[in-house]
Amino acid sequence: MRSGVILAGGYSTRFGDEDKATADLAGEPMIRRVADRLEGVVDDLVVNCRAEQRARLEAALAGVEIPVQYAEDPEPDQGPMAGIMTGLREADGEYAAVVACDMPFVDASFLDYLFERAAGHDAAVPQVEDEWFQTTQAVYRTEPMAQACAKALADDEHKIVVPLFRLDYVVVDAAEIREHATEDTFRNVNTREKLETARSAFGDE
Ligand SMILES: Nc1nc2c(ncn2[C@@H]2O[C@H](COP(=O)(O)OP(=O)(O)OP(=O)(O)O)[C@@H](O)[C@H]2O)c(=O)[nH]1
Ligand SMILES: [Mg+2]
Repeated sequence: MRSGVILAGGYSTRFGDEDKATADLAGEPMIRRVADRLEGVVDDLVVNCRAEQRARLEAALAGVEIPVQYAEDPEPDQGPMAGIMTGLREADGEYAAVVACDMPFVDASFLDYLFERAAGHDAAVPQVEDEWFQTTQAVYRTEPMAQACAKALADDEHKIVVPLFRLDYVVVDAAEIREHATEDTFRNVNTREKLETARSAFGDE
């Protein structure tokens, strides 16, 4: 069984007043576009968020055809790695694809490939040339990653690479990314300007 974890617990400060997770992207909330892409490759979803976001996120995800659970941050604003831990703790799959809520172009077949690459290891993390690891579009083995995150946070370490480096992780390199992913898979929508550009890609004039 495979799970999907969507990270939505951030404050979207670059986006402005609105929560980017539920911002309208060509007729669908952004997080719904992420969920729709995940639906084909995972058996269930966990949405990590803050308590006050939950009702809006539930409305945005109504009708998703696989089970959706919500994992609320016990303490908000602890960073994406804390969100990954909270989400993974609720996930039922042995492995889980973690995707940020602002990656509406995520390529489902690439996630499928990440699951294949992670098999027998603790994580498969993409790395584009000269860039940092794409830890918010990666596959993790649920239990060891959640435990490694908890340990890091107990040491007041919030950097995502701290738990990762303690695990048996596979780097999915630029050549593999080119072969298995569409160019836009990591594109993220942090600002209103990026939302405008993304709209046209979804066929909204
Ligand atoms: N649970 C949790 N998730 C977070 C936190 N910060 C960011 N995230 C999530 O991690 C992913 C990547 O983070 P960012 O792109 O920086 O999102 P953000 O922090 O909401 O936006 P900015 O305020 O503009 O940085 C997004 O899916 C966020 O929802 C946090 O403190 N807690
Ligand atoms: Mg942020």
